[in-house]
Amino acid sequence: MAGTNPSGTVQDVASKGEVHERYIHIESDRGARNAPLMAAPVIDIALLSSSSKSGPELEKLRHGLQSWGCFQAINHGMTSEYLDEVRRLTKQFFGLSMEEKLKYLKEELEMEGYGNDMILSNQQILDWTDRLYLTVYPHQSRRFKYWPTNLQRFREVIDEYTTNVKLISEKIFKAMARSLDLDESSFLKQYGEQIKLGARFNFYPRCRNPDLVLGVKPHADGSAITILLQDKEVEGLQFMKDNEWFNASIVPDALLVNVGDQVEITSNGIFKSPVHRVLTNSERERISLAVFYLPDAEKEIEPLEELISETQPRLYKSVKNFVGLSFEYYQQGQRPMEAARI
Ligand SMILES: O=C(O)CCC(=O)C(=O)O
Ligand SMILES: [Fe+2]
Repeated sequence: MAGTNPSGTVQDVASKGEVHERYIHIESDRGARNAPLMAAPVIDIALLSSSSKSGPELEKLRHGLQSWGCFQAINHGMTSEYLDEVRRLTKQFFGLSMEEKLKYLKEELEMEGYGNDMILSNQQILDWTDRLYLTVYPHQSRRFKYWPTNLQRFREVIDEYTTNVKLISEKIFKAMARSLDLDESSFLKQYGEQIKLGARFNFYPRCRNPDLVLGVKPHADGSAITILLQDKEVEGLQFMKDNEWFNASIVPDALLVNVGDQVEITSNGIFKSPVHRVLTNSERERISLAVFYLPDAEKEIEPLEELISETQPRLYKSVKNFVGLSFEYYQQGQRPMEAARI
């Protein structure tokens, strides 16, 4: 089968047994399972909403985003049962018959819909994951032909969940600004009124060769921030810090918040957009739901004036439509941030 593309979704490929060569990573890129646990902070985000400019929680936030680029958000207002329902709906979607799921199949070069990796080059090593990607905000951008109709409560629950995630994100942007002694609307103003939210439901089938194959290859997110609901039981996500991989912890009922490239640019490199990847597992399948907060594609994203000084020179150019740019870089295994760097 040398040189051919594996057809169908990863679920299909997995059910056939053999792992196709297009999924096999070179040795240096393969995953080390026994990585140490990451030490990103757990932050009570209810304590971030006060208008005060200091406080231990705000300090923890700043430190967490400067070092790890991520944190576990607790006390976000959603109950454990509610998050379980979001996870259950995600599993139920991927558990539908292939015939049913194919009704939501994405177009070849489109983001939105159900499918596997978008194949942009012959050299691209494929990710062992199937996804359902939906634009969930603004409402008029929703393309309901991709929204599963025969899962009871899917629309209602995902609508409510993503509305909550939007509010939580905005609260975090304000706290980020305050933690840097800036006006609290500094980040939000730059991202504009026409922001978008994209929801990516990820499914990682069991894989016979977990040592050779990655669920998602190393990348940083092109978003401003990403709010991730992890699988409650199955680990797999890893973050890189100082050139070393760490396993993301599973904190029951926490949302894992990570900085994306656009916050790194706005903060002039103070907050880090962390490189992360997902390992595969031979015993258990895994799900996750990533919600990407995407600035208005028409707005210029650039380091905030107040964060540029003689001791802190400007690190990034102004960029527009960063997500469009970043996708191509990602599939070639490069970091789009390199294009933005001065
Ligand atoms: O599945 C995960 O835990 C993370 C997925 C991810 O990094 C992404 O969708 O960008
Ligand atoms: Fe990611």
